[in-house]
Amino acid sequence: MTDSQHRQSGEYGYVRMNGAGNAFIVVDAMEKPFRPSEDEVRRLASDEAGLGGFDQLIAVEKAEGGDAFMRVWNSDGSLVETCGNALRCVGWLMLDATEKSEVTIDTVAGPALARASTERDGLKQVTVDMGRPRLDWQQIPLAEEMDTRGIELQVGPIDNPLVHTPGAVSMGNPHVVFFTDHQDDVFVRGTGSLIEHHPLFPEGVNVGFAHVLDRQTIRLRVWERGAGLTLACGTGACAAMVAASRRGLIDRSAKMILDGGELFVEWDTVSDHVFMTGPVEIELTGQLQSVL
Ligand SMILES: N[C@H](CCC[C@H](N)C(=O)O)C(=O)O
Repeated sequence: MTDSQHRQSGEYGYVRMNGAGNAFIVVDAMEKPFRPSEDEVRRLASDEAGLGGFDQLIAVEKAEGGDAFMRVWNSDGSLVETCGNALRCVGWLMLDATEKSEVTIDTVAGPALARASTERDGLKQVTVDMGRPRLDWQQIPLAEEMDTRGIELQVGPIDNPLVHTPGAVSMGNPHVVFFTDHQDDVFVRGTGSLIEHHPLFPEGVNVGFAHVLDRQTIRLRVWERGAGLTLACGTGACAAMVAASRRGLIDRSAKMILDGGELFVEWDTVSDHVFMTGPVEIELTGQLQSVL
């Protein structure tokens, strides 16, 4: 097909991949822009599209600064600032394609540096420098001034709340983290969907449920803004580790055990940057017909 026919047909190559189970369709938009509407993203996420569904749709574009620009849509169609597990997945694709030892991927939330780590259990491990956590109430953002180490929010009976006083952290996207061993599906889905659009969070929020097992280990489940309960959330793992460290529950690193796999997160004392390491898995490749 000639280039103009390609342009008319809007055919895009894609890779279906996951980061610790967090499911992505990664579209190659290096040659031509990929700008689906919210409705088109929702249609692509539906069964009828035949893509197998996804948590986030990712477009990889040419970047002025850095090796690529990564655009992220949640499965509900919302365009969001960044995605930690997708940074690791796109990082792997770029590392593999360029044979560089590290690549810079720019996002709406700012640049991230990805480098390959060792393989483990037969899975590629990729480390991403996620930059600094944003900890001021206006950076989350919250609708009013609060101490983000423990904000005034509770769920359940006033005199005996089920969860309360969560931490709030932004990794470029907003997170609230409850420290609890209430992590069953019904509770996580019910509480997560309730808090996701709570008026305290003007831009919505990802809701983490973190059970600190010891000073090096956290079991985490995340109800994601715009995607619901996923098998893993990279920025959620970073936010939970930072929130736990700020409350003295752990030091400055932890193994994060999510439903879909393990992520290792450390918060560097010198640079104040958060580094996340975890697996990436390529499932299949395909061609996406034009959505535009
Ligand atoms: N649902 C998130 C975006 C994806 C984050 C997650 N999949 C990750 O790995 O960081 C939000 O609306 O901010």
